[in-house]
Amino acid sequence: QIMVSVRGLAAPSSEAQELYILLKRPHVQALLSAHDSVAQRDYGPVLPPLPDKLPDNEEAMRIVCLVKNTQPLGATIRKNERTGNIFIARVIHGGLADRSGLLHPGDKLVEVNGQKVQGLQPERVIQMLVQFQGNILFKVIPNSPQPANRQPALYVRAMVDYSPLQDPAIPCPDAGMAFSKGDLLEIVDQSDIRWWQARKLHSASLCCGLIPSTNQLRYKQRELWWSQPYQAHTCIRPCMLKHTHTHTHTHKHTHEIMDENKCIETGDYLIESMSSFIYLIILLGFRHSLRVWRRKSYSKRKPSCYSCAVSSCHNTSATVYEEVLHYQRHIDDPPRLIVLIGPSGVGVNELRRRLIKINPNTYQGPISHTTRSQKMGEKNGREYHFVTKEVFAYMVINHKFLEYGKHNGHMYGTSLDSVKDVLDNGKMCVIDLEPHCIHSVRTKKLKPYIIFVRPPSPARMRQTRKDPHFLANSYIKRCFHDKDFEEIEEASRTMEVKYRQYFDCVIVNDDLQDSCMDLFTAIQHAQEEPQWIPASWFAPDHL
Ligand SMILES: Nc1ncnc2c1ncn2[C@@H]1O[C@H](COP(=O)(O)OP(=O)(O)OP(=O)(O)O)[C@@H](O)[C@H]1O
Repeated sequence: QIMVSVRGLAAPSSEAQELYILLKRPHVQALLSAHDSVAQRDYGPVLPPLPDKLPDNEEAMRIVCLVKNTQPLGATIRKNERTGNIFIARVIHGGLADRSGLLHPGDKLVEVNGQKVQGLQPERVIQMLVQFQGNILFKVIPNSPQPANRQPALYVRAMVDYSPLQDPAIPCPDAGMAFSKGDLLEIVDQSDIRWWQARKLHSASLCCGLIPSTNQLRYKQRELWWSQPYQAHTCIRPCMLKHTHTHTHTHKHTHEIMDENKCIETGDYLIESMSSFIYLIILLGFRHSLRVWRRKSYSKRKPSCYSCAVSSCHNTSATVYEEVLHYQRHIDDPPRLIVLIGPSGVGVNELRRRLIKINPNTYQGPISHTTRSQKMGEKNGREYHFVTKEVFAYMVINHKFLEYGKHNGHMYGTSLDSVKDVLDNGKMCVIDLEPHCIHSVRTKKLKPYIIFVRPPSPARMRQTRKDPHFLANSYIKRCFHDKDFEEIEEASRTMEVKYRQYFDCVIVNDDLQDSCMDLFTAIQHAQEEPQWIPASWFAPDHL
């Protein structure tokens, strides 16, 4: 048609002529012809005819025919115990029912394949749905009016672990979505104050799952039945949901039904079923870190506040979901602070030292403060800021340190100002930090990118760390022992369990050269690629 129109033009424009030439090409013609033949075919399932006898109040009745397949229906049902009526309780976003646009929360279910459901137990309805094959005809009385607009999605990072199968409060465990600390979630429905609908970002599944709302999770946290730091996951209720064909859990006049393979929720029943000095060049800001006294403090199991700035010791356990936004660093923005975290001995300092040594014009560490006396050849402000005990104590009281601690009777600390000095010089500041001090750097100004350095298996540690030049650290001049590797692995596991929600990236320090490359790539990624960061880092300064 277009070609005919163009041909009929007395003086076609150059654009019209170009369009004509494009459309005339054989491969475009073939593509259009293929499209037409596909478009003419009807690929939809053959639906049964409508029932002959429609009720008088047919206006109010909707007949919905869904074809059972391997996908879950994505709806739940609930029974009104007083009237015996069965209602659609919840429609899961992205599920079959949602995409059909024909079933909505509050719709009254009248019949399923000609069988009346009023008065039946939701479990029975679910059983019927499981048994039926092929087309399933629902008669529903629609609930009106339907809300027109959906809420805008909210993006959050999970700060706790959650397993619906271990949650006795969830209205329908089969419709629940498990998540772990650090997972990025897109919350698409918050209409229920207790149970939200969400999907995991970067997940292949379009279908949402039920997750507890912030209030519900906080309430659960008070029960202390999941997410216990340093403890194995415990649950106050034994997991009893395995292959229950029907399962009843009474929750305010509602019931749930589930089947291994199916998911329709009913009145909160899920009807599913469809399916250093050595160097001539001084590496500015590099010292053998504060990690030695940290190791001591580990072994003595000092309270964490001993080795961190006062400001970092606030309690953040109340945050169960942290709102995040997509952030692309502008070229004029200061570089994000790069924070390395890892168990003592894993190689955090080695990686940091190599990175700074390879490119001292780009990367730098902050200059630490110390109360120890200046040695021959040292310069104030180069190796350390040498300060008196009184000045150090004043800085501690005024929250000047991101972290601080004691080693061999002297105080050492990394100040916020020394980090800012590096950033203000236009360099990328790379620091290592104890995980319990993470909160001291999680600020709008620093926008830290946190890299966890994980050890490889003890066997690989044994292989890669056997070179006698690789000493446990420069203060303890000895080779690694097997026990060291076990301790490093154990400390790593403990850190991950407690803090992995804060890690933007994990590097396994196996082969040293590969790890340096991974670190370099991760830092580039942090500075140049869009990232999900806490929404609070976008808040205006006065807030
Ligand atoms: N991938 C690796 N392969 C071999 N040796 C390594 C590797 N990474 C680090 N090392 C060596 O392991 C030892 C410990 O590394 P490093 O001092 O960086 O550990 P750390 O994590 O900073 O802990 P600490 O603060 O207790 O020293 C060093 O001798 C270092 O050269």
